[in-house]
Amino acid sequence: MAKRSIVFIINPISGTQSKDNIIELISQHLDQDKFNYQIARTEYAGHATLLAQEHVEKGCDAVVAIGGDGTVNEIARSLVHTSVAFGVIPCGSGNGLARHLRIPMDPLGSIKVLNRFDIECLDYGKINDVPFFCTCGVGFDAFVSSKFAHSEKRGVLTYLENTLREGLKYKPDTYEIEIEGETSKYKAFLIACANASQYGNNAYIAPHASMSDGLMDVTIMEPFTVLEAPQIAVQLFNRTLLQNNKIKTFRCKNIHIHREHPGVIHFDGDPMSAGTDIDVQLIQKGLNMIVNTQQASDTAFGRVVSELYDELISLSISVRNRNIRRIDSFNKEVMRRLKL
Ligand SMILES: Nc1ncnc2c1ncn2[C@@H]1O[C@H](COP(=O)(O)OP(=O)(O)OP(=O)(O)O)[C@@H](O)[C@H]1O
Repeated sequence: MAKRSIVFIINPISGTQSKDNIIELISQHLDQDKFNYQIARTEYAGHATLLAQEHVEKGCDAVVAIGGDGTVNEIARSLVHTSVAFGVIPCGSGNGLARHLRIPMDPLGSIKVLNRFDIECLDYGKINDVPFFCTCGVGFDAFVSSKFAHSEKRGVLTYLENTLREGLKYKPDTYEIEIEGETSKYKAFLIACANASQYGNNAYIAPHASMSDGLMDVTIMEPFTVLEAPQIAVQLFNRTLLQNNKIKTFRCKNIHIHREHPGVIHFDGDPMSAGTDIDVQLIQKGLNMIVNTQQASDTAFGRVVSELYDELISLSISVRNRNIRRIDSFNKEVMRRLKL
């Protein structure tokens, strides 16, 4: 049988991991009886889309992202509705798509997934005609993505730092949502439209989302106080968010969101400006993905977050013991204690 050709596209600025080590592992462990490969590096934001398109036109069999969800998005949008397969060696800060699909976080494990070359045709979505593969949305998550985009540091801690710092000050907006001709109004902290279940780092914003059901899971998070935030954070990470009474959720193929003011939206964690009207649609079976058929779970980050939760609970108890009642004082105390 003729060898398949794989193009690896590396985003050198994604995550915090060294990419040289991954190149070495590819040369040692990619099954070279089955595959020829070449490596390309992005030189600027958006370059991965052009590189992937170029290689699709040249007739490659697969393109593999070495990066995070931004790189995944840039490459996968050039592969939708083609016969070219898409793979991931997760190397970003959040790796939402790879985690949802249980692609191992260690490069050697993800190379073994590529060697097996098991393909499944998966759904993707579009927000205002921009493709997304994991999640998109409006509200606080979009706002944080715009803060993170301007941050020079990447990685999990930068996300957490931005989320905590901004979450304590963020003012929820009012949204009109139209699904299949019916309109409802919500005041919301965020509205997430999910093809995959998580934002990344095992933060499950739509714990039951599937990339092969032809539907997106919409999660509306209503405003909450800072005292309720730790519970929401824990439920986000232990996949029980839907038990929270501040969460409304439903499934659909298309949604129209109207908001009072223009502002930022996000697609797979990357921010974009948009007007007051936003359309999100789910497109069934558009991406041939190299999937992991021998799945293992990844709970390390969940443990880190439980520790952070314990810290926040003890902080809130000590603050309450000193009779600080007002929420904004409490918020300021949390920010001071976390040195934000
Ligand atoms: N050579 C480059 N120089 C500067 N920016 C780049 C370059 N290549 C890609 N980018 C941009 O880097 C951004 C971040 O990449 P990516 O999302 O893959 O990593 P991450 O943010 O660390 O991970 P995650 O999205 O999983 O949290 C992308 O939006 C992409 O457009």
